[in-house]
Amino acid sequence: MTSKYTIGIDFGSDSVRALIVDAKNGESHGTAVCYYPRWKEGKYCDPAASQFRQHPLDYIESLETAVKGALAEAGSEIAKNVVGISVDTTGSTPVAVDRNGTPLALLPEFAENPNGMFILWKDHTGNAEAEEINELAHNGSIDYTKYVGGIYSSEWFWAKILRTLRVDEQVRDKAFSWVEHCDWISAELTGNTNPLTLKRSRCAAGHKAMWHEEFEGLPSEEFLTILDPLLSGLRDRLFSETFTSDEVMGYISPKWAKKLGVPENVVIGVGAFDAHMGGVGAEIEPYSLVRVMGTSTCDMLVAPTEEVGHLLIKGICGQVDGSILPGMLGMEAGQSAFGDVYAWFQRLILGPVNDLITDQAVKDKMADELIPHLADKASQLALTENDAIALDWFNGRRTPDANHTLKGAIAGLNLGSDAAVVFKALVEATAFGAKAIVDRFISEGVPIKQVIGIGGVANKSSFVMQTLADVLNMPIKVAASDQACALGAGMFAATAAGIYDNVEEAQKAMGSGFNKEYHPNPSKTPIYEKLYAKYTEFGQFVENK
Ligand SMILES: Nc1ncnc2c1ncn2[C@@H]1O[C@H](COP(=O)(O)OP(=O)(O)O)[C@@H](O)[C@H]1O
Ligand SMILES: O=C(CO)[C@@H](O)[C@@H](O)COP(=O)(O)O
Repeated sequence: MTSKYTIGIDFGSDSVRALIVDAKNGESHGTAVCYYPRWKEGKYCDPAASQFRQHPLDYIESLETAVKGALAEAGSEIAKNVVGISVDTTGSTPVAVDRNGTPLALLPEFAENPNGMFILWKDHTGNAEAEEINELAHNGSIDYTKYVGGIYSSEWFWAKILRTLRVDEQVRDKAFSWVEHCDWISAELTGNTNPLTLKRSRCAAGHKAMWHEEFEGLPSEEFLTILDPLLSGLRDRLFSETFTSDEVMGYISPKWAKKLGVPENVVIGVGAFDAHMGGVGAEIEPYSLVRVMGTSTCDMLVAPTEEVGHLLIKGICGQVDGSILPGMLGMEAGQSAFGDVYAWFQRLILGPVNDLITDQAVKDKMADELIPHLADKASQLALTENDAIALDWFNGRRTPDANHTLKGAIAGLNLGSDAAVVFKALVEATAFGAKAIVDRFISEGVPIKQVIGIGGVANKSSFVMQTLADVLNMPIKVAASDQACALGAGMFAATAAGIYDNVEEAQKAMGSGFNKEYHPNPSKTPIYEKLYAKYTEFGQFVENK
């Protein structure tokens, strides 16, 4: 029998990755990455104002390049036998679309307007709007935030929509509906982007748009109109039904089949967020915490609904039926900046150096080697309970208890504090932020059986991973696949294409296991307990000042 292949496509914050896998055993036959060209130039963003926008052309062009690159590596025999494609993306990353589902920035008059582009998850321009949503939800007859941890975040759908409609009259007049990146790109591949009929992801809707069966879908028209009359009528132009990612979105359009060089009967699965598909790719099972550790972190947990469905877990990014594994309750938490904290420190050091040095080869070497060099130095430092302490809230705090107005901080420096000392404190801060999440799940009644790491940092930095194991005082396994999100998407594609009856079967057959395990160092864990207490105290001081 001829082998069948699927393509998992993983849109991260900076780049898209495509992975061609054998649907029988998950073996990789080709992979390629493409960085978003406009994003790379820093276009349409204003980090100081927390504005992060991505042009739809960045996605379309990079998708084509990455998939073609991966297929070129796989060869034409494999390309001919591709049966399914599924896509994961960051989120909440919504875009305003016209009646046809075309993102406004693809129309000539909006081509350079950041408000007509995708509003990336880490854009916090809607802080005030998120606050208003919380105010109204907490004081009304129904608390629409109850399944999203009790606090609505400016990283999410409604805060972004409301903010944009308020500040941009042109977008307000043209926006017919709004679509999440994971829904739009999957719809684009099928050729049906009609916002009224395209299948919306349960994962995106439940975690970020306050969609729940109990509310008969999205928050009521009354709630939205009281929030702001500008939202009036939009609910009917969004969606009431949602779909899990084992379902078929549609078939690839002839245009995309030709562009990518795959058959016309390829199934396109319903999309979801990167972290959720990553959890599946890392063989998530009940009560395993899968940490997707990259620019930010997402902490994914699944549990049988009958065991935890009665709980309302405070301060996380939502509990949604089927958002990770269809049929189970999916829970999400995370940190708004993880690797991004290290990236900030790298920019701090290299910014002025790059201004003063002209030799490009030297600049490239510094960019490649600075973080590993600092990690090496930091790992040699003694650990004491008087070490410098930092807060990881450089991009606000996602969980526990979202608050995107919070900022990072460092305390306890002296004239001897060099770059390695500060880097160590920053890495520890990101690990302490992770501990706050783990502790919250446990205190809310959700046990954690094991921790699994995936993502760029999990694969690249043994210093960060060892520090995390020491701070959590738990062993951490690292998934063998360095493309767990794309692999998860490949598993969903195989299920949607009918090769497996359910995603668990696809996980068993296609999973690539684990290749590393970090164990807590007993000489460090008691010191980290004391430092964690200081982190908590420092955090309370900064939050309440
Ligand atoms: N050697 C390293 N040690 C620690 N962090 C690293 C290292 N190399 C890169 N990073 C961090 O990894 C992050 C990118 O993670 P990655 O998973 O590749 O991307 P994404 O989050 O876009 O999916 C960046 O924030 C960067 O600072
Ligand atoms: O927030 C979510 C999912 O809910 C992620 O898409 C977001 O953190 C982006 O993650 P990365 O860029 O992959 O670190």
